[in-house]
Amino acid sequence: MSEPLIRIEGLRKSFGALVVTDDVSLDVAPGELHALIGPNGAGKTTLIHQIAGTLQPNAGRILIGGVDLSGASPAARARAGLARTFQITSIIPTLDVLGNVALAAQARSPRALRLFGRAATDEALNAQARAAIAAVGLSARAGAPAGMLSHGEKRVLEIAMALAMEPKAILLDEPMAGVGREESARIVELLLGLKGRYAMLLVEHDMEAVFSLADRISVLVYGSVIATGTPDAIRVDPAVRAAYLGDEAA
Ligand SMILES: Nc1ncnc2c1ncn2[C@@H]1O[C@H](COP(=O)(O)OP(=O)(O)OP(=O)(O)O)[C@@H](O)[C@H]1O
Repeated sequence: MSEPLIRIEGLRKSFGALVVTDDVSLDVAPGELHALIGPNGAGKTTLIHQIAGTLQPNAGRILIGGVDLSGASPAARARAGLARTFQITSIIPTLDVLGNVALAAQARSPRALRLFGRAATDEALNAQARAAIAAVGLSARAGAPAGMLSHGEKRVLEIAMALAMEPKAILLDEPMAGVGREESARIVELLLGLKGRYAMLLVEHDMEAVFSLADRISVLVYGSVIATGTPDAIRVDPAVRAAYLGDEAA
């Protein structure tokens, strides 16, 4: 297997006496969609925060593209090629879709672009933003205020904002949360189209989506990875069925 784009080794995070991620190791290969599932409170979001750099682990290492970025800032990780989907709360509702995505693009490379002056900077950012909006199929909505989008479209906008950072790896934190069936199917299609081009770590409760999208699945229970494998292997894994999936995967 080629060098993983994301590799985490022995990540441990506790809040007081509560150990939330306990010696977690996993990796995401180039182009792979690796899903992280587990019951509420298992530590999935806490793990995503540690990989993105918004939360410091107590122990363990995080490598992006083979480089140890364990102590690096979120901005440094973004420059190394790691994006995470922005939460809807980071969308500016009065700004149009293009403006929101251009802002995300700016977060990745402000210094390099500023050298070329304001007009060239805006043009370059807008071009980057337009490409990302086209990639997610939102071009027809580029001029709409983001606050006017449906809930599902906002989730798609979050993905466009991540793509505008021209990443190698993307952390997707529950992209289908609160989304209806039809829009969920649209997001599945979108992620299928991105597979192979980005290393993606997907946290998601929608098991139908996870099992149809993932190349590999890791199952987190009480902060520990109890199994990693293909969807077929995870579906029949006795430990996983006992601890989490139960009859759901039958
Ligand atoms: N800042 C914090 N301080 C104290 N405890 C925290 C903090 N953040 C998370 N926790 C606790 O850590 C545990 C794991 O939370 P986390 O949000 O990572 O789980 P999760 O697997 O993402 O859950 P869900 O599927 O419900 O989103 C929970 O018991 C939570 O209450």
